Amino acid sequence: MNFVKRFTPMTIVFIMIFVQVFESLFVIFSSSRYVAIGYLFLLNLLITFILLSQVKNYQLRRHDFISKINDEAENSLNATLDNMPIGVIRFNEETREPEWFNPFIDMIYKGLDKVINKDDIDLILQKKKEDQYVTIGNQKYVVNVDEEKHLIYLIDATKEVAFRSDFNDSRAVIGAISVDNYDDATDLISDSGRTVINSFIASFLEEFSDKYAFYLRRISSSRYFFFCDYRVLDGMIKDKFTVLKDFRTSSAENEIPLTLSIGVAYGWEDFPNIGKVAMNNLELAQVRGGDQVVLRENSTQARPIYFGGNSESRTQKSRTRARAISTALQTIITESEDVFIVGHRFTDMDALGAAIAMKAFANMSGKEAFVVYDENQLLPDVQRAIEKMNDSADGFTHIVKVETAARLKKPNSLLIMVDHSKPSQTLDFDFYNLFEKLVVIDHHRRDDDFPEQALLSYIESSASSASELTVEILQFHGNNNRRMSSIEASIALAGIEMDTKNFTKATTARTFEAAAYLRSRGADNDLIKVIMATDFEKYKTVNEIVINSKVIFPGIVLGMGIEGQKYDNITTAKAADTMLDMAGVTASFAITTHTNGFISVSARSRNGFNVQTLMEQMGGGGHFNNAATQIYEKSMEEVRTDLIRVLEERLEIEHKA
Ligand SMILES: Nc1ncnc2c1ncn2[C@@H]1O[C@H](COP(=O)(O)O[C@H]2[C@@H](O)[C@H](n3cnc4c(N)ncnc43)O[C@@H]2COP(=O)(O)O)[C@@H](O)[C@H]1O
Ligand SMILES: [Mn+2]
Repeated sequence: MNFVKRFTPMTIVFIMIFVQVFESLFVIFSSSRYVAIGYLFLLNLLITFILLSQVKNYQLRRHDFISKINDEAENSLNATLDNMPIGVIRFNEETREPEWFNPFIDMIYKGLDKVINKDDIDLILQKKKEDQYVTIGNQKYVVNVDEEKHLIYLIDATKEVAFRSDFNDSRAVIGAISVDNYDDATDLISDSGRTVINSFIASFLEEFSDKYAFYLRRISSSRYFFFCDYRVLDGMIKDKFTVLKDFRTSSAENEIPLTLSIGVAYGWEDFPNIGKVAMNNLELAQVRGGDQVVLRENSTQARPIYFGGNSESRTQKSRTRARAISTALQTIITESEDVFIVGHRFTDMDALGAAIAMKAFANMSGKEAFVVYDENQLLPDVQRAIEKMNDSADGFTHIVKVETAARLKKPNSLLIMVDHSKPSQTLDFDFYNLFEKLVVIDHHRRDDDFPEQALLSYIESSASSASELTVEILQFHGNNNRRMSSIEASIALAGIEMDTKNFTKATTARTFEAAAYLRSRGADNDLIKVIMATDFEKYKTVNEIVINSKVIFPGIVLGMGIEGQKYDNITTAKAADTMLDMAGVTASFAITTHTNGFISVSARSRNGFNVQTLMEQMGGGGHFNNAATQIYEKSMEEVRTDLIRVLEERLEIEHKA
């Protein structure tokens, strides 16, 4: 029905005028009215037919028009797909064979002298899971996968990646360098000797700045700052901050016992904050024992990265600092309603000894204080010590269960965390969360899991034990009217003895001074022996692990618990201690299944072998020579394999160094 043209509105008006004129003439000249009506009827029929044809014609044309537009769009899409720099591949859902791909894909693979195949598709889909960009040849692509239609889109992002890496390289870096133990090294020497040390430090650091081409600024004899961009920092990271080892070695050659602590931060804009993060990182490097770098991006999600820390703690605690802490703590306690003291989970003798010393400190400050324990986490020696305290008490010993402590807590109560600083290791996390006022006293290296709200933290990784630290600040307390009882002094001394293995490790003159103070307060060796006695059955279990041990690398021994048998912390720890006591052993490890189901690793070492960083790699921590980790959802055998792998990596690094 396409024989009638589509009329324009004007044509229709003319036709209607013509029809009107024709009809009028017809009516005027017609011989009869009936004949006129007959002709007019035929004419109107013709007009109706013409109008219906017009409607049909209009619909047909509209359909043609849409289909033409569609054809054009499809052609141009195909042309675009063929020409644009986006690769499209359709693959078979089951076989992953390519079914169709556009010329851009052909071009990519022709550049590699091949045609895309199933393996390439597998590789793209696999790499897409691992990284944002997929590399094919020399180019980088962003990959989008339409799972439903089995289509892969590859968008060339080579320039974007290059731009991004340039952008990242231009991030600002601020570094703060401090020379560990500078004051001690220069305290009692002549002016000329001090000048030699100053010029050694200055020329070493100038060489360091020349090597990497950064701007170095001296603030004082022992404090420097540096500024550079991330590209320069990346060079130091790739070299694993060998500057630490070089400085340690050179200073030893010059018979100066110095090391470096470096805090570094980087980021975009906000220079004041980058500087602040660098200073915090420097402090972290120092409290972790010095001779290390702590590096962290200036962003809330960033975690610190550590380099070095390969020598035992070099930073010495100073008497001045202990006195200042003692004064500051007295002020905080005086401003609090009362004091609660907690140790870490499965509180051990050192944590209990430190808590008892802190209770005495709070009492001297005129405040009531409570040592908190959890009866479900009681080690046998700690239980015996608490019983002795209860037997001797004047009615109420102030050694309370965690539930009682939570009830006694008042809005303005102070919490003192001893022998730990990580909230994740605290005796009871819910109890910890009840407090707004917090003080931390610890002898472990600090890491980033640290209470933000701490009013005061006294962390000295060079101290033998938390008991030593607390007894030292106790000695600086001005009020000597309230003395420690003999049992309290005995428990604090037991804490020092436990961590120093009866004064055979990690002791300094300060350790003996603290012990002497406790003796003067009536610490009783017989009582300590009773409290610390080893249960006969436990002794046999420790030996079971020791007998089941092997030398896995020269000087490194690994003892395994019996499969299917469960052990407490102390048994595992004692097994590692016992193995380390054997001739020729530099490091010992004990792996057992803990009574709570996880796998426990205790690590011990001597002679500059750092087990802390090893255990950190396995999710734990501790000290340089005494560390541990707890691993969930792995078997003893899997943990053993992991440990051997981290040891191999370490030994490899040490061979190269
Ligand atoms: N996940 C962790 N993160 C950080 N640090 C950790 C983690 N897990 C453990 N640590 C620290 O590592 C060291 C070593 O722990 P360990 O379990 O091997 O040994 C501790 C006690 O189990 C052990 N101990 C307690 N009582 C006795 C005793 N009567 N005889 C022998 N050994 C005993 O001694 C270790 C106590 O160390 P301290 O708490 O540092 O004083 C440790 O530092 C963990 O905190
Ligand atoms: Mn402890």
